Amino acid sequence: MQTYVNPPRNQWDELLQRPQLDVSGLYEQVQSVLDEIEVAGDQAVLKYSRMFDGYEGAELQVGEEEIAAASSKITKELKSAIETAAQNIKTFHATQWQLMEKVETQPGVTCWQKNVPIEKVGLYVPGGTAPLFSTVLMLGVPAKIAGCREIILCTPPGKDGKIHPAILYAASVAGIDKIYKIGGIQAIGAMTFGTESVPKVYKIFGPGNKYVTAAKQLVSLKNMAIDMPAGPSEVLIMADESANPAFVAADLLSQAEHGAGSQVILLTTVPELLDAVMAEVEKQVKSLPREDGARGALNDSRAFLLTSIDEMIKMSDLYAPEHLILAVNDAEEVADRIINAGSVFIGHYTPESAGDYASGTNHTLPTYGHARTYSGVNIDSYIRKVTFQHITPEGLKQLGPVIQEMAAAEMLDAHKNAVTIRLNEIGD
Ligand SMILES: NC(=O)c1ccc[n+]([C@@H]2O[C@H](COP(=O)([O-])OP(=O)(O)OC[C@H]3O[C@@H](n4cnc5c(N)ncnc54)[C@H](O)[C@@H]3O)[C@@H](O)[C@H]2O)c1
Ligand SMILES: N[C@H](CO)Cc1c[nH]c[nH+]1
Ligand SMILES: [Zn+2]
Repeated sequence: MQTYVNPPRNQWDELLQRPQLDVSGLYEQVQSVLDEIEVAGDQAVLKYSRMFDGYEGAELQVGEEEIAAASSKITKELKSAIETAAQNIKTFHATQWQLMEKVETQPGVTCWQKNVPIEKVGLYVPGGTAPLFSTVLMLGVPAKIAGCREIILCTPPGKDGKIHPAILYAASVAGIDKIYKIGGIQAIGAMTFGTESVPKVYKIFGPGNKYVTAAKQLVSLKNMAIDMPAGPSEVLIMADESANPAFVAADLLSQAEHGAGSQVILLTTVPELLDAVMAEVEKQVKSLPREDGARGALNDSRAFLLTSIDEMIKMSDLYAPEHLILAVNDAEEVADRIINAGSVFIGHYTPESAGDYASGTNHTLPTYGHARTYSGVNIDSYIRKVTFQHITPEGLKQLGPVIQEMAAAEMLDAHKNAVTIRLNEIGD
């Protein structure tokens, strides 16, 4: 981890660069796989599953028996943890469902809007380097609350054609029963075009590696809605003299272990803390099974010694982290001042892993600075807000002249006539 002491403001942009995530170099390869899937359906999906995942089988949908058997393949402790996490995610996301009241904007003119679920959604759950069953809950639970009619899930199979039982168990808990053993570009292509086995969906959700990201970008040009750019994980921690260096190091490593491409950032005003955290990172990383991956991310990571909490807030807002941990005094007050972040973790006893798994907030969050403009996955991601209006004859008598005036000024006579013809019929 490179450290910097009070770098001048004009260098911040450069020092806060993320590792290069330009996937455009993959577009040609990815597009040719997508094209083949569009034409040849299942046959092409199976061909590429053989090539990229070593899956030699012919089945694409996970059978009922495999789903039912999953429950006996994981411990009761893990099942109970998955159920608790699902309940917290459900409780939190249910509060995001907003009902809008009807409003009379002027007498006789009533407007309202209704939440209407997206009918068919496809969830991608990564499985290349780790079986991310927590992502099943993060994507599946809100889709259910929103009321999506058809929810399908794709995740890469192992060479033996099996899906990790925790993924299947989490899917059962979330209430998703159509699960496909398809990963990478094949999954995105199958959900976009539909195949003999896989239904076409209207919106695709979920994080993934560079192939998944490139495929999502390409299909979004073909009228497929996607959730957001969710790339390699990242965390920024602000820490002051009240912080525990071992906690801070553990939090940095929790996201570094997602591997090369991820980035972790430490901001502090305390030189001794900076040194202590660096020593702790070195101590803790050695004991991680994913030490290599974590070191890969640490190579692209940075620590900054700054002069004040105000500077830390400014730098954090400039970076716009996916996750922001506030290990500082008055953390709640600092949290109120934050503008750009995907999800904020307040105080010394709120590790980022809580949001990754079980506190209730969503872990599918905008990375790479997209937190400036995107929200993480939430109920709104699964619904559209359809607006309605109803105007009475009296209402049109009042509002009509306004519309006529504006339509005439835009030189759109047919618009004006649609009002005039009614006002003539209503009379005085
Ligand atoms: N931002 C978020 O909210 C969030 C959440 C969870 C995970 N993530 C990120 O998601 C990513 C998961 O990546 P992963 O690799 O573990 O799983 P993955 O499922 O995204 O990718 C595995 C698939 O990639 C395809 N693939 C592999 N090599 C290929 C090649 N040479 N050509 C074509 N296709 C190929 C295979 O089909 C395989 O099924 C990580 O970067 C992680 O940090 C982000
Ligand atoms: N930190 C990842 C992106 O927010 C999500 C995750 C899943 N499992 C563990 N972590
Ligand atoms: Zn994580």
